[in-house]
Amino acid sequence: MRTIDWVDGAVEIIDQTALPGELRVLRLHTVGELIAAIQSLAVRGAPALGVAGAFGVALAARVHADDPAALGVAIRKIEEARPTAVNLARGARRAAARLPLGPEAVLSEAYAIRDEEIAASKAMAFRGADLITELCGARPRLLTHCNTGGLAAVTVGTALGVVGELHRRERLAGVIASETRPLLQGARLTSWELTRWGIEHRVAVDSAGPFLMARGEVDAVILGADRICANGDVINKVGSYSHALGAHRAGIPFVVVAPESTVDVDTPSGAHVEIEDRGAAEVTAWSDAVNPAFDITPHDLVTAIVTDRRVIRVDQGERP
Ligand SMILES: CSC[C@@H](O)[C@@H](O)C(=O)COP(=O)(O)O
Repeated sequence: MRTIDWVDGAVEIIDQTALPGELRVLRLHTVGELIAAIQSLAVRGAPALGVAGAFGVALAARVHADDPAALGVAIRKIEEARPTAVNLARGARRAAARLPLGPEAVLSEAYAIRDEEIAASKAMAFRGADLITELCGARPRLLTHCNTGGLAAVTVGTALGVVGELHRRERLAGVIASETRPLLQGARLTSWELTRWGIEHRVAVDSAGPFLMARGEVDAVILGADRICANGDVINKVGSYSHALGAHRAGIPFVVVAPESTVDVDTPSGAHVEIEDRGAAEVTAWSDAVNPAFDITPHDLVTAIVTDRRVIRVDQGERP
């Protein structure tokens, strides 16, 4: 099953706001509907956002074929729908570069981005599983954060794809999914995907992660990224940094799995990245709140970055 695709002239997505209660497919016919789906996290996760950006430009190219000004505005709105994952603007720009060749060329480019993400997920699953086995030995116990499965990509996923591959190789002793406050991508989405894949797992509250590592119950942390900077800083769902600190203190690997489409060597470090502020409403019950959606894990806390083409041993001085 694909999280996002182009079907009969519209973008179809699995509505991730409805999971795990309901597996619902949304058909998006307009750029406005697509942007609303991105901003509500109906479609989310860096690789899926890259594909959404490209399909969004394909939608815009059809609707505004005779109005270049309106087309430009629509493309900019897509690029800016969420600021942190580099894939969104990158996917939109890549598709937009084909506009001079017509709407069908734009759609072909969007299909290419979709297919590259599918291939990248498969490559990362193998490369990452090899690395985890090398670093941790047979049958490690892993902790993951947010959702990095097929829902966040097109199929398979990034870090969760590695978990799936280790399970397939019978080289996995256990998985803890960190629940990922406030929108519960771990408790809702990762748990749903692991259950579908037949992988036993437990959910932990986010703040328990570092303690579980300190108590020797985790052999490695494995998670994804929304942007990887030139110096190796990793931007990912808020809470990742705490897990990196916990892993550092416990002396266990902290491994980041992301496609090359998430590596942004034009951004020197995490300090240059806009961290999305999703506002207080997702958090407030009894008081006002601050709600950064992502955080920055400094490169000196990262063991390795696994992409579809390479393993970057950040701990040994390698950089993207
Ligand atoms: C393969 S997805 C990697 C990241 O995009 C993921 O960990 C993440 O932080 C997603 O955040 P989200 O706000 O749910 O889009």
